[in-house]
Amino acid sequence: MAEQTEVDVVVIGTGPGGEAAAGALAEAGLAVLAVEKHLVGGECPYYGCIPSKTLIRSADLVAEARRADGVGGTVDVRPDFALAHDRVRTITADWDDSAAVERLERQGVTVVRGTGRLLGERRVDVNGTTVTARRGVLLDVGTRAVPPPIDGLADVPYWSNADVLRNPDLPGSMIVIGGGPIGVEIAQAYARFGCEVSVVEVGPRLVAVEEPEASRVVTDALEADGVRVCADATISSVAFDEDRFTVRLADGELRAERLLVAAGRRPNTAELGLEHVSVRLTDAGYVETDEHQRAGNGLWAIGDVTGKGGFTHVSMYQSDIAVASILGRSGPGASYRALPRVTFTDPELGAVGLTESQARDRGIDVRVATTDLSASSRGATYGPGAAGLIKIIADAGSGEVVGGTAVGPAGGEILGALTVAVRARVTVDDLRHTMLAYPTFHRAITSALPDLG
Ligand SMILES: Cc1cc2nc3c(=O)[nH]c(=O)nc-3n(C[C@H](O)[C@H](O)[C@H](O)COP(=O)(O)OP(=O)(O)OC[C@H]3O[C@@H](n4cnc5c(N)ncnc54)[C@H](O)[C@@H]3O)c2cc1C
Ligand SMILES: NC(=O)c1ccc[n+]([C@@H]2O[C@H](COP(=O)([O-])OP(=O)(O)OC[C@H]3O[C@@H](n4cnc5c(N)ncnc54)[C@H](O)[C@@H]3O)[C@@H](O)[C@H]2O)c1
Repeated sequence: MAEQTEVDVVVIGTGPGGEAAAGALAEAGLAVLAVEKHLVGGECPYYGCIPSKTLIRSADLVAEARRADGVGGTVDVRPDFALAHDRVRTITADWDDSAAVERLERQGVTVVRGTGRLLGERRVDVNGTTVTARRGVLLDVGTRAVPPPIDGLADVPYWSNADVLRNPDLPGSMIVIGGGPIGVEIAQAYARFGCEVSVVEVGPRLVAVEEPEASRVVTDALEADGVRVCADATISSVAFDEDRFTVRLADGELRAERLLVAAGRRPNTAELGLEHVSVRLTDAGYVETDEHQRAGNGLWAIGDVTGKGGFTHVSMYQSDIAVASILGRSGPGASYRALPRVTFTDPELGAVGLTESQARDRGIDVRVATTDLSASSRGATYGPGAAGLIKIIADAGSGEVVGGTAVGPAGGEILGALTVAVRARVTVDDLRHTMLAYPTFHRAITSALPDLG
């Protein structure tokens, strides 16, 4: 590139939302430059959602096949991690983003491999070239895994999410630090292939942002798969010797061949040149935006870096809003009333809107109902693997559904109904007069309704 150049929009970072926005803006006729320092598509297709869900599907098939024993036949299951890893390699194109780059280029985007750094309002340094962005700059720079401050951790060869998803060989044993979505999803998948897994969580329970009943179901499922769960655990130090990791806890120690650290992430803002523009950061360092994703003059931000939820669907949702804003089109701003989350354990944990405690903290006159999925008609016909529940949170004042959790087989799919209910402010009375097909798992919503008044 020349020393100076001019375009309409510079997109810094091409996570899922940035990639989509760059394409949409170019197709709308703007000159768009997308700067990506690693892989176009970001974390999700290479080190996040897609490889993890591919691995999980393989692991779940193994577990489901085992469930057939005594129910549908006699089954001899021999898990083969190499087959699962081959699927991960295929779906990530061996961690090659050529297809994504070509797709963007076909849409008219100029793609540059490098690091984008703000020099001022509507000005970006890209590999030594100063690019002026006539309309502005869109940030979609994401987050990075940050190890917690544990004595010795910085000196040992621990794995990140990227390492564990690229790993071709099943270790005999693995310790996972962090019982959030990454920790529990990977722990269960590895355990199902025969790895001896321990999860160490500093908080009181796994997936602690969700309902306690949901954590319980997930914990039971992991333990049934042989995972050792150490919640409420404080790690005093970590060491590595003779090819083994040692994690020291207050009441003993764990040893394993591998150590995965999945203890949270921080926004990628450090080297972005934010000091050269007028932008507000939250206390946790996320970029603040208005409801149209505007972070400053000629500056928009989307995705994990906004701190509204570390999910691809948030990035994509904000992407559409930012594109409309950049193009000067009117449209609704972002609403997080019905923010859905799914943790892809088996059973899946789906949740939307407020949890019971969040609703109480907001002073809502809360009505709560919980129903056992295994006791539903579908659960009875299903047999093994039907454990789970649906929990619904309603506001007694307005009668509206404000939150819901579905843990169970296809919990993330049951969640679809609850997501629409929370988003559309469906009332308990509306639900009562809605026919839900028999005998589905989502029909269990009906069984919960009497407790909602
Ligand atoms: C193991 C794992 C599993 C996950 N599973 C799910 C799931 O099932 N469902 C779900 O919804 N979400 C899941 N997520 C979260 C999901 O991956 C992210 O929310 C998603 O990638 C959205 O991120 P983003 O748009 O903020 O950008 P990211 O995907 O974080 O991408 C940001 C991009 O910006 C680039 N970049 C950063 N700084 C610069 C710079 N200065 N210049 C140029 N480029 C830069 C980076 O290289 C990166 O490619 C998972 C995450 C992980 C780690
Ligand atoms: N299915 C999904 O949608 C999915 C799956 C994986 C990841 N993600 C996203 O990726 C991001 C990162 O996920 P994550 O699971 O790494 O982060 P997280 O922040 O959700 O969970 C990290 C966990 O580590 C624990 N922890 C922190 N310090 C610790 C310590 N010193 N010892 C033991 N435990 C400790 C925390 O208490 C927390 O439970 C999140 O935004 C998440 O939403 C989403």
